[in-house]
Formats: sequence, structure tokens, C-alpha cells
Amino acid sequence: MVVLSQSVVEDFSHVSTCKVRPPSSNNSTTNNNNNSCNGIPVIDLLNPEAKTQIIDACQEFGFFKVINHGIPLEFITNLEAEAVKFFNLPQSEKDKAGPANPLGYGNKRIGRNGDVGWIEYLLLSANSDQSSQNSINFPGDPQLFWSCVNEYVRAVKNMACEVLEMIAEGLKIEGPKDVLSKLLRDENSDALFRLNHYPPCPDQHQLQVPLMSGSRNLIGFGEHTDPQIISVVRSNNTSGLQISLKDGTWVSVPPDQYSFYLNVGDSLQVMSNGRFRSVKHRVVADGLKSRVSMIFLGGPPLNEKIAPLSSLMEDGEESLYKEFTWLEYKKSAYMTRLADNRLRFFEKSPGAASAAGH
Ligand SMILES: C=C1C[C@]23C[C@@]1(O)CC[C@H]2[C@@]12CC[C@H](O)[C@@](C)(C(=O)O1)[C@H]2[C@@H]3C(=O)O
Ligand SMILES: O=C(O)CCC(=O)C(=O)O
Ligand SMILES: [Fe+2]
Repeated sequence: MVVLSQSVVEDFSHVSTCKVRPPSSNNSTTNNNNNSCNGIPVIDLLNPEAKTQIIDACQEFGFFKVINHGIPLEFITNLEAEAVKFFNLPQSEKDKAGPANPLGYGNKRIGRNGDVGWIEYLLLSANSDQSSQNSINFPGDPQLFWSCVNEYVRAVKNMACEVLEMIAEGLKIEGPKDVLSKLLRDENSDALFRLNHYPPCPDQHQLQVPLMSGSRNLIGFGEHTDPQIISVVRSNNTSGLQISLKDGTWVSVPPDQYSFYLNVGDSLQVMSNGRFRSVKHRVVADGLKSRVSMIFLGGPPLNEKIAPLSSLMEDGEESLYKEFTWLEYKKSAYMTRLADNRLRFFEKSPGAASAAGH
């Protein structure tokens, strides 16, 4: 475990509220029609071609940006304001909501297995039944905070479900289009919600934190894949998120506070029998500006069997993975380090899925 210098560690003070563009006439966020941004596919959800574009993006990148998503700007700005308020509290107040286990307030430590980053965060349940939230001792005005979280999560989850329905249609699989989205809509779905704050870093020379290899950049959130089905990322206008391409090159994701980035998680890679990529991503902390991100991680009910969709399998096609429940996968994932390949324990012939470029 890397030990951080105490004086710098406590200095997480200057979190700025995002400046937002005036709302458009329908009060939802809109954007231009470019269909790629730094090589990353941009999907206009109102475009009739969106379904096929999403399938291509999930296969090639496991990652894409969505515009014209219909989520009201005020849901985003209200929640961001609450997040900023929380992260601006004195350290002793924030600590009341921690330590993260795995839910709650975490500071530098990510997970239980020794990962650290230049980050503080709140990890919350996003289930419709949020009784588990009661164990978090939230300081300040908890009622306003939770109402902003609930309003945002409901809208983002609904958008993620619509995208999963477009995926089911785009894959031209037989049967109902809710084959994937029903797993998130289920009242027992195991979804998480995460507010991340990457503070500016005053003097990197004094720090004893992990640096990116071959550079002086600080790791905010080390490279990893998300174990769930699909994740929806929104950040303020500070850069830092990077994704790994098939050839291993890292690409910076241009920040866009009006749009969302969606990424394929391990479970969707399995359900697509390796057609889709669970994208490796990481966050490099910006030395000067603070980054605030909000991530919805859509997982299925704990007892759900995760296996390739039978409606997708072609004649004679074999499953690349052993069958498992989400609970089994989650337990196993939480014993791993961030950068580990968590799916390898569940591959039928070890390495086959990765060797095939998945
Ligand atoms: C090191 C870890 C943190 C993590 C649990 C794990 O053991 C491996 C997966 C990590 C991850 C990545 C995506 C999400 O941010 C997260 C909440 C999740 O479900 O899996 C985190 C876990 C965490 O921060 O607890
Ligand atoms: O903060 C971000 O932009 C991404 C964080 C992330 O990948 C995660 O929380 O799983
Ligand atoms: Fe992630």
C-alpha cells in the first residue's frame, strides 16, 4: 500500500461547480451530429441508424458516447451541485460516510485488495430498494442529496435500458426486445452508483502515489473493466478518462458535460459470447482541475445466470464461458485487483476469449 503525504492528502478543497450551457428549448441536452470524437463513436439516440451504430461500437470499442439522450440538464446539474457540496465538506465530515465497505465514502483506497488512486468517492446502491443506503451515515442535508441521486439514477437507468433494447434489436435476436433491459428493470437488479472526485494535485513531486508508467501523470482510477452489464459515465468538463483500444493503445476521452459515455461490462461481453468488448478504461488525474464524475453501473439480480444469450448463438456455436450467477461473479470480482482479468476464471478454455480479440 502506498502511503500518501498527509498534508497533501487532506487538501481536496477547490471543487468547482460546472458551468452549464443555457438549456435548449425542450430542456434536455443536445449536441452536434458528429459521429465520432477522438475516434470514439458518437451515437445520436434519435437517429434511425442508432441501433446498428451501437452494435458496431460495442464490437469495436465496447464504448461510445450518446447525444440526444433526453435526460433533463437540471437532473445532472442538481446532482453535481450536491456532489460538489459533499466533496467540499471537511475531511472529518466526509469520513462519517466511510470507510467504503464496499458502499460508502472512500478516500484513495479502491476495493479491498490494495488498489489506490488520487480519488475520493461515494459508492452507493442504485437498487429501487435502497435500504442498504441506510447504513451510510450521510452528513449535511441527506434528504436533498438522496432526492437528487434518485432523480438522476431513475433517468439514467431508463436511458441505459432503452440502449439495451436497441442492442437487442440491433443484434436481430429472436424474442422480446427486453431480454437485456429486463435485468436492469427488475426490482432486484444489483445496480451501483458512484460519485468520483479527482482533486487537483498541487505538487506532484511531493506525492508518493502511483504514476503512469513512463510519465509523470497521476493515476486517479487504475485500469480496469467494469464487471456489470453496462455503465453510464458522466463527468464535468475535466479530462482524464481513457479507454484502451483492441491493439492496446490508450485513447483520451474528450470530456463533455452534456453527454454520456456508455461502456460494455464483463457480463455483457459474456452474454454476447465475446462479440462485445468489455472495455478496459482508467482515469488519469489532471494536475490542475478537479474532475467530478457520476457512474451508473447496471448489474442484474444476484441470482441471475450469466451466460451467452441462447437467441444469439448460431448453429454449432459454443459458449466461450462457464455459466455463473451474478453473485458468483461479483464475489470473485471483489477478490481481484483492479487491473486483473476477472473473466479469465470463467473462460471455458483459458485465454481463448482474449486470444480471439475479445
Ligand atoms: C479493486 C476493486 C474495486 C472494485 C472491486 C474490485 O475488487 C474489482 C472491481 C472494481 C469495480 C470497478 C467498477 C466499479 O467502479 C466497481 C464499484 C465495481 O463494481 O467493480 C469497482 C469495485 C469497487 O470500487 O469496490
Ligand atoms: O470517473 C470516471 O470517469 C470513471 C470511473 C470508473 O471507471 C468507475 O468508477 O468504474
Ligand atoms: Fe469503470
